[in-house]
Amino acid sequence: MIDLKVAIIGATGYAGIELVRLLLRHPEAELTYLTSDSYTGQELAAVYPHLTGLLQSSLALSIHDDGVSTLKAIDVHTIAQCADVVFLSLPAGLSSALVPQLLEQGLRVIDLGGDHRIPADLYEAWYKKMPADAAIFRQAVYGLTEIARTKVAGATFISNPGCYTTAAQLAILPSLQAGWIDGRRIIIDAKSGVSGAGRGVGLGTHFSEINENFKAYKIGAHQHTPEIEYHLSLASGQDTCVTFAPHLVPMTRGILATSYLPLQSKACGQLTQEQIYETYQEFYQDSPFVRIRPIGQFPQTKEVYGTNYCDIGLYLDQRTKQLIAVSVIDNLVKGAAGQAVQNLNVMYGLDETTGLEMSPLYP
Ligand SMILES: NC(=O)C1=CN([C@@H]2O[C@H](COP(=O)(O)OP(=O)(O)OC[C@H]3O[C@@H](n4cnc5c(N)ncnc54)[C@H](OP(=O)(O)O)[C@@H]3O)[C@@H](O)[C@H]2O)C=CC1
Ligand SMILES: CC(=O)N[C@@H](CCC(=O)OP(=O)(O)O)C(=O)O
Repeated sequence: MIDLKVAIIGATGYAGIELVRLLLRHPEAELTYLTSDSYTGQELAAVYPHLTGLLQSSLALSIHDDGVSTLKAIDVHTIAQCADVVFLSLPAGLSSALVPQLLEQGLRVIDLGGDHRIPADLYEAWYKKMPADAAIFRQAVYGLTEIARTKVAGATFISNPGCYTTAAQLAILPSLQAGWIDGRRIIIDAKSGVSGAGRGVGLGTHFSEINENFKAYKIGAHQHTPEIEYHLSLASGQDTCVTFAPHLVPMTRGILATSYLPLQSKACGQLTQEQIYETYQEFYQDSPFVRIRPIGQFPQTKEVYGTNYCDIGLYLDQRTKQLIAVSVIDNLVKGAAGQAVQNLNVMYGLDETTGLEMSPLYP
C-alpha cells in the first residue's frame, strides 16, 4: 500500500473533475485538497451533483469526510502539509507561477496545462503569454507515457501532453521512427468534442452554435502545432513540420485525428499493409493503452469513450503514396486526466493501469 496523498488545483474544471472521478477509484490515492476559483467554501457535490453521496463513503472511495470535499483557494503551504503530489488543471498561463513554489515545497507535480510543454520562444509565439522559467521548463518531463516511461519513472515534475497532440503523436511516431515517411509534410486533420474547450461558457461553444454544426478553427494558429512538431522531432531525431487542422464536432467527448503521412520514395512500393500493422504492434507491445486495429478496421470515438485507450487504424494508400493513420482518444481521459494518472502510476512505480482499468462505455 503506497497511499499517495493527492491535491488537485482546478478540481472544478472538466479535466479536474475527471481527475476526481479517476482518483476516487484509484486504490493507492487519497484526495486531500481540492481547489476552485469561483466556488471556494462550497462542497464539490454542490457544484457537481452527480457526485452526491460518492465523496463521503469510505471503503470503495478514498476521499474522507474531513472537510476535504469543501473546495478551497490555492494555498501552497497548506497543500505541502497534506499532499505528496499535486495535479494542476488550470487555464494556460497560470501554472508557470505555481510550479516553482510547489516544487520548492518538495511536492511532485503533474501539470495538465500547456505551460511547460514547449520551449519559451515557441510558447510566447503560439500562446501569446509569458513563458515559464527556463530552468523549470528544463526540469519538466514531457509525459507522453508510452514514449517517455523511463523518464517519467524518475520524474518530480511532469508536463502532461495536450489532447490532440496525444492522439496525433501516438499515431505518427512509429512510422517516423521506422523512416517510412517524410516528417516535413505531415497533415493532421483532427476533430474534437466540445468538452475539450473546458467548462467555461462562450459563444463558440454554446448549444445553438455547436448543435448540428461542424467547424474548423485555429488553422495555422493552434497551440498544439508546435507541441506536435517539437516532440515528434525530439523523439524521432528528424525535423518535423505539420499542417494541423482542428475541428469542433457536436459531441461531448472524443477526438478523432486522421494523419496523412507521405511515404519516402524508398518506402514506396516496398511497404506492405501487414508490415505496417506488425511494426505498430511491436512498437506498442508493452503499452496496455494503445490498441492497433486489424488491417481494414478504423476506430471510432465511442470505442474508447470514458477510457484511457488510444486506438489506431492504418491504411497504406499505394495510389497516393501515403500512409493514413486514424487515431481516437477520449480527450478528457487519455487526452488529459487519464494520461496524468497513468504518469502518476509510472512515477511511483505502480502498475501503469492502476485505477484505469475501465472498459469503454458503449453505445
Ligand atoms: N478539457 C480538455 O479536454 C483538456 C484540457 N487540458 C488542459 O487542462 C487544463 C484545464 O482544462 P479544463 O478543465 O478543460 O478547463 P476548465 O475551464 O473546465 O477548468 C479550469 C479550472 O481552473 C480553475 N481556474 C480558472 N481560473 C482560475 C484562477 N484565476 N485561479 C485559480 N483557479 C482558476 C477553474 O476554477 P472554477 O471553475 O472553480 O472557478 C477550474 O477549476 C487546461 O490547461 C487545459 O488546456 C488538457 C487536455 C485536454
Ligand atoms: C475543443 C477545444 O477547444 N479544444 C482545446 C484543446 C484542449 C487542450 O488540450 O488544450 P491545452 O493544450 O491548452 O492543454 C483547444 O483547441 O484549445
